[in-house]
Amino acid sequence: MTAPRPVPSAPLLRGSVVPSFAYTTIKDRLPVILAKVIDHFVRRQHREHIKGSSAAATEDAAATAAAAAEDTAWDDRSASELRRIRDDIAALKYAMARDRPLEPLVAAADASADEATDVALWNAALDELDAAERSWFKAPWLFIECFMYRLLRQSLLATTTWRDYDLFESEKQASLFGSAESILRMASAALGVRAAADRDAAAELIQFSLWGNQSDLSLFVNAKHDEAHKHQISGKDQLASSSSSIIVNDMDAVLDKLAAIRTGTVVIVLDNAGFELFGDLCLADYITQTTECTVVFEGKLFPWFVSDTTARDFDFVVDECALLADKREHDNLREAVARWRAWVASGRWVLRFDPFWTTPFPFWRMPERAPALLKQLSDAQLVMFKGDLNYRKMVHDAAWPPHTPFAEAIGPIASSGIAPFVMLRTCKSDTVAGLRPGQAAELDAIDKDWMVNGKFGIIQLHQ
Ligand SMILES: O=P(O)(O)OC[C@H]1O[C@](O)(CO)[C@@H](O)[C@@H]1O
Repeated sequence: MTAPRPVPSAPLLRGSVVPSFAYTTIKDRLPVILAKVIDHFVRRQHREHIKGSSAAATEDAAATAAAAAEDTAWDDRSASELRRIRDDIAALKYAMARDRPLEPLVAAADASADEATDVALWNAALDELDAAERSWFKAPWLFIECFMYRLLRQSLLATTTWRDYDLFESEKQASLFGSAESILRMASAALGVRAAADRDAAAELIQFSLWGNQSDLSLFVNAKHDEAHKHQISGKDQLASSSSSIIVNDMDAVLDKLAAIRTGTVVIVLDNAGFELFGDLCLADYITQTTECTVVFEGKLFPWFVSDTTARDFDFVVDECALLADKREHDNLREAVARWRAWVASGRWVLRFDPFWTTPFPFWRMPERAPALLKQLSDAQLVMFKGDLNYRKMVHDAAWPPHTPFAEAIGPIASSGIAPFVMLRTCKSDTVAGLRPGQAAELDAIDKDWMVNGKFGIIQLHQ
């Protein structure tokens, strides 16, 4: 007999609760993300069309240059497959807006064994929902938002030419380019050769890594990428003023923990690529120089929540930092990138992409769904979970009274044997635990959107 699924005592967040951030997300934000993907493809078609017409090409040189830079070959097959993907996404957007039933995934006829297993996993997760809640607004928000990204992947997997295409890559890259000034500023403030541990430096790096989580392309769906640097926290002078916005601050305990670690593994469960990843690399740089630890980075197997870090994104950020360092003659950054590349080559830095991170399951299900991963996280000295989605998954995406003890909100994870872990998250969804009694009301009076606007941060340790 299988053990009953662990279920939180607080209600799960859902789009059927109005008003709620889940409702706003499914009604407004996710459709914008889908519309932008459709638009991305329409522009691609336009560029290919222009390329075929020399007269038009002279009128639209920018489009022609962009077409020349495309990495997906364009022929009859890729063109017709692209039309099919566009149709799939338009149908998805339509079904979401009308709260249509969630349909099971269908494995492609030539699906590999891994793909077929993954399709079965998602369909089993779908089957766990009650029939009455199996639609876009009625299902748990966590499930449907993950499901949307998996459906996008399914549409690509059903093709031959677009299987490995990243629908969000150009946005992620544009956002990184727009963060160049912040990267240089943080590199000056936070990077360098370290002979010994330095508590103040560690505290600054943890804060940079935390606030980097504000750079999230799934929340700020209309962000102007070339202005990204204007909103980023990248200088020490900004840290003092932002510290009052850290609403759970276990910094001292995290620094104690870090100072006690000498060997073993530190795991960083990554979130967004681009500027956030750069801050995480700076923090990992400190840990690697001041301990003998291996740092394991856990990224995403496929494009996820727009800007989450895939293997290609990781390489792109490192490579772009190298180019930027050369272009702007920034020695700190150039030397840091050399260290990072050497650590990746020597195995001191390890990149992993566990499939569990791209499932819809809250971490409460990790003991049963990903025991090998949990074992790795248990063997570590410290685990750092970045970002809002990891927080949502940790607390089962439930509407906890905010003063619920964090150890209660993480359910079975508390007794799972997992290593001490810290959540570094800016608040972008209406779930939180571990506040002081009365603190939520105080925050309501300061900023009614404190739970969701990304202006408030959390450094929350469990040990
Ligand atoms: O990149 P993060 O910090 O995990 O955030 C994920 C995003 O997904 C959501 O949780 C849901 O869209 C947002 O609220 C948040 O912006």
